[in-house]
Amino acid sequence: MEQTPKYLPSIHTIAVIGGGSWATALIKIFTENGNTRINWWLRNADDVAYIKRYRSNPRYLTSVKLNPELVRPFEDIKAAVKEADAILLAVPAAFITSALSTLSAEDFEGKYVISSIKGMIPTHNTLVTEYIEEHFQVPHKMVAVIGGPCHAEEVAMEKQAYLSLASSSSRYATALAEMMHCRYINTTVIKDLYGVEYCAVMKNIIAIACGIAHGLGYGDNYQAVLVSNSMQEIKRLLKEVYKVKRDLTASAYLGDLLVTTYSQFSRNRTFGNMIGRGYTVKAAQMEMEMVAEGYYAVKSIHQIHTQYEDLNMPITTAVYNILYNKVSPSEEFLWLKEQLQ
Ligand SMILES: NC(=O)C1=CN([C@@H]2O[C@H](COP(=O)(O)OP(=O)(O)OC[C@H]3O[C@@H](n4cnc5c(N)ncnc54)[C@H](OP(=O)(O)O)[C@@H]3O)[C@@H](O)[C@H]2O)C=CC1
Ligand SMILES: O=C(CO)COP(=O)(O)O
Repeated sequence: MEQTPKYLPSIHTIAVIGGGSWATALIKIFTENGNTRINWWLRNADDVAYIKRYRSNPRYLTSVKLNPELVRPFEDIKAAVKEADAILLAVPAAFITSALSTLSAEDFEGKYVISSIKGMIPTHNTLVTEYIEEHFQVPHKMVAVIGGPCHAEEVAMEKQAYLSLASSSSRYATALAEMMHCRYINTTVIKDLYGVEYCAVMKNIIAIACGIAHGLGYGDNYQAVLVSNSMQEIKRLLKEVYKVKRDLTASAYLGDLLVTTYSQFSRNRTFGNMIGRGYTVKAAQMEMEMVAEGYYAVKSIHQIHTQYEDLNMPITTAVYNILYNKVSPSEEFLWLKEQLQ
């Protein structure tokens, strides 16, 4: 077993980018230790004013009370980032480029980056961390990902959860793991940064497929086969795009897949369920009020898939055809039924 590194990076202040449910839950976790300061950037000035006054997010996880000594809301993203040691990204992947558009490599210089985003940059078909490393010249060793099965809603209720901190630097991942460990959060450290990220992207697509199946009236027997086949699909993709030795049964991979495909809190599953029940994509998105990352991710993964002739991804293909080619879910699932084993 790898030993805990002796000297860990000091991170005292984190700039959190994004004002949704996961940002709110992560701020709650990071401030449980009583000494991590948060500079919280939200795009909406009214939300900033509300949080300053009432110490809670007006629209997401409204029951979470934020520590006024530690959490400072910001309207100006540059100011939020300036004094921070680390930048935590918590905006859905499709919007991260616009959220960071006023920042440059200079703003990221010397700062650690933590991505909590489980999606891909649609304009580039790349992982969020790859984009950050390239676009803002952040060294690979200063980048980490928060992975693992964990719904924001359960964090708000302080239900026991497990998070995996992935970074090629064990010192950095260990520092984050120690900062986030609290009464209801256990943490582990893992090296497979890109693998954890790809798996998190894929599990959202699979959760949409499970939701569609449920909406169409398929039962638990079918979902069990869909989920076990999806693990094979993820394995085949990872072998092509980022082949390293990994244990896909670990919580960062299989755990995250299971929670998203089975939980009542999953946005991706809920979105898929509406599609299976006959909603259009637009109607389902409007009713959701939160973002289902898998909708954007399936387009990127489909485009990556087309680059590998022998790569078999029937579940991704089915979800893509339903969401982007307007193929009827019931027809596509008749085809998918024959592809599963
Ligand atoms: N929720 C969860 O349990 C978990 C979520 N994640 C991941 O965290 C990421 C964030 O998701 P989550 O917090 O759930 O999303 P939500 O749907 O709860 O919130 C989305 C947030 O993004 C903001 N936003 C939308 N567009 C922009 C933009 N152009 N610029 C800046 N901000 C914008 C929204 O602002 P506004 O409110 O003003 O519209 C809102 O604050 C996703 O990648 C998700 O997969 C990972 C693990 C768990
Ligand atoms: O990643 C998550 C839980 O680990 C959240 O998934 P959803 O976005 O589908 O709710």
